[in-house]
Amino acid sequence: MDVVRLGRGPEAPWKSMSAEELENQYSPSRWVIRLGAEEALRTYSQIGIEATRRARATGRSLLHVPYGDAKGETLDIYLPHEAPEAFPVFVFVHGGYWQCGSKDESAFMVEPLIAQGVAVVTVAYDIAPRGNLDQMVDQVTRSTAFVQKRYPSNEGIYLCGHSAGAQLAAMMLLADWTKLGVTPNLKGFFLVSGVYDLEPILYTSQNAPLHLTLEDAQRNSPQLLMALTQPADPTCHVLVIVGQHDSPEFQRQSREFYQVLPTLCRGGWKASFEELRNVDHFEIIENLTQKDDVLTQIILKTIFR
Ligand SMILES: N[C@@H](CC(=O)c1ccccc1NC=O)C(=O)O
Repeated sequence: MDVVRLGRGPEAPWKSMSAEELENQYSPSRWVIRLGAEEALRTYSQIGIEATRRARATGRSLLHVPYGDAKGETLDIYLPHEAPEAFPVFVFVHGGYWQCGSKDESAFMVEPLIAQGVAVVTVAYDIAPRGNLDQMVDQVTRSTAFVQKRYPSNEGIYLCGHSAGAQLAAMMLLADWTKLGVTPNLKGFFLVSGVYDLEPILYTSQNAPLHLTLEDAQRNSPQLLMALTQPADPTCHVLVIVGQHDSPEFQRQSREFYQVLPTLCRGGWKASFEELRNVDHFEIIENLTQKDDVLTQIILKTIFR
């Protein structure tokens, strides 16, 4: 009889890969077709910096707002042009393998979302080597609670994470809000090109600054934790999204995470899976600067359904 392990597919294909192949699969920039790896990373960062500059120049923004006492615990808030009393809030958790990236180059989606009356928050958290995974999860938890306390009459908080940021956002599906004294009005999750089972990362160069042990990886893998919990809000929508040109391992991670969501979605949560055509790991977020982009439209339709 086959033994199927809880939370993971019956076979973990990465276990039979060579070290070189595993490194390749978990290096998103190597799968970019339109550009070389280094240029892809440079372009992503440039587009993020430029979008952030525009967002800060044109919009009503509150920058570097502390959500905690530590120096790195700040977030940026971009408010809609015509601010009514209440609005939906889109919270973005940037990626960068928990060791690079920042909120200061991640305001990609601000222009198209604030134009439609959605506030955007970009969260800073202490990346490695300053922070570890448990601290980052705690920081994202506290920043989400902060947003709820700051905007108690919000029309829904929508959490979006990219890549490593999608793992941090997905961990919010499992957060215990009671100790924070507030339950955020979470209405949707956009989990974009994420990693949900962290074990393979242990065997790549990405782990050098992270120092993850197997236990750290398991404790922070939403893929393994999902089967154990109950949802808090039955109206929440979880969208798992991956690019056609993400690596096969990234595609598998997204597909398998989507497949374990029904255990969590028993309470009536709606889960969906989208593989977006013609985009790689970086374009999928870069394109959020455009109002007619497929993912921008999916986000707006989910918020205003
Ligand atoms: N060194 C990585 C960089 C990377 O993965 C990355 C860069 C920016 C935003 C997200 C990323 N991926 C996961 O968090 C790479 O090879 O692509």
